[in-house]
Parts: sequence; structure tokens; C-alpha cells
Amino acid sequence: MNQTEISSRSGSVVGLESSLDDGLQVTCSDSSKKQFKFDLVLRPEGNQEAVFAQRRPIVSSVLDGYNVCISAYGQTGTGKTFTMEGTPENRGVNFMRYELCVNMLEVNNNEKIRELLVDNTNQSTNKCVFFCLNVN
Ligand SMILES: Nc1ncnc2c1ncn2[C@@H]1O[C@H](COP(=O)(O)OP(=O)(O)OP(=O)(O)O)[C@@H](O)[C@H]1O
Repeated sequence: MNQTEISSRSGSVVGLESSLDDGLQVTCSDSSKKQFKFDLVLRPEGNQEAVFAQRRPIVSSVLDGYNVCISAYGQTGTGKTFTMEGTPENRGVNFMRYELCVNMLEVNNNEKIRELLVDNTNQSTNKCVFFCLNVN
């Protein structure tokens, strides 16, 4: 709940079973309760890392050549932007994806090594180029 809801002493209509991570219970206006099942329900105390940990396998499948789309859906003010973007101090899913680091190294006939993506001022001949890809 946000500060306004807390200070006006609003009650939560959503309940989580303490031992399960795939369901929640909603209390209706007539006090009846409805159960809903999902693939996964993250708990309110879960942080940005917990959200990303759940999405990590899908993000990893990009490296296997699959197209991936993560969408955030929900009522206004429920935290879609916070979850995906986060804040500078508390980054969201978009900032926790993999980082690809590419180096291209040239070894010329004087056995000098040059980083091609950094320095491209001097062209040389008889060169061997290495392409390194690091995935973190
Ligand atoms: N998990 C969270 N922890 C702390 N603050 C949060 C969290 N989720 C959302 N908030 C805060 O709640 C407010 C609304 O969140 P946010 O802007 O992400 O909602 P939204 O779903 O993107 O809204 P809209 O659909 O109107 O764009 C923001 O001030 C945000 O910082």
C-alpha cells in the first residue's frame, strides 16, 4: 500500500497464503472471498532482484536466439514503471539484463595488438583480427 492508503488506515483486500507462491485471495465487498491461481505470485516484501531472478531464464533465452518480450500490465499506480525501470538507487528489470561486451583485437605484422573498436586511426596490413564476445 502507498502512504495515502496507510495513513487513511485502509485495509488490504488481497491476501497471500503464507506457504504458497502461486495463489492469492481477494476479499469482495460482500466479504466473500475469491481464490485466484497464477504461475507465480511475488510477495509484497520481494525486491527488484527477486523480480529479475524470476525473469532471468526468459532473458537468457535471447542468447539462444529467441525473441523475448516482457510486458507489465496493471491498474495505474500499481508499480509497472517502478518494476521495469526502477529508480537510480533501485534499478528495475530493464537495467538488470545481461551485458554484452565486445572486443575486436588486431595483431599486426609487428606483433602489436590494437583494440579496433577504440582506436581506428592507423590502418595496417597483414593483420589477424580476433573477435571476443563476453557475456556477463
Ligand atoms: N515495489 C515498490 N516499492 C516501492 N515503491 C513502489 C513500488 N512499486 C511502485 N512504487 C511507487 O508507487 C508509485 C506508482 O508506481 P508506478 O509509477 O511504477 O506505477 P505505474 O503502474 O507505472 O503507474 P501508471 O500506469 O500510472 O504509469 C511510484 O511513486 C513508485 O515509486
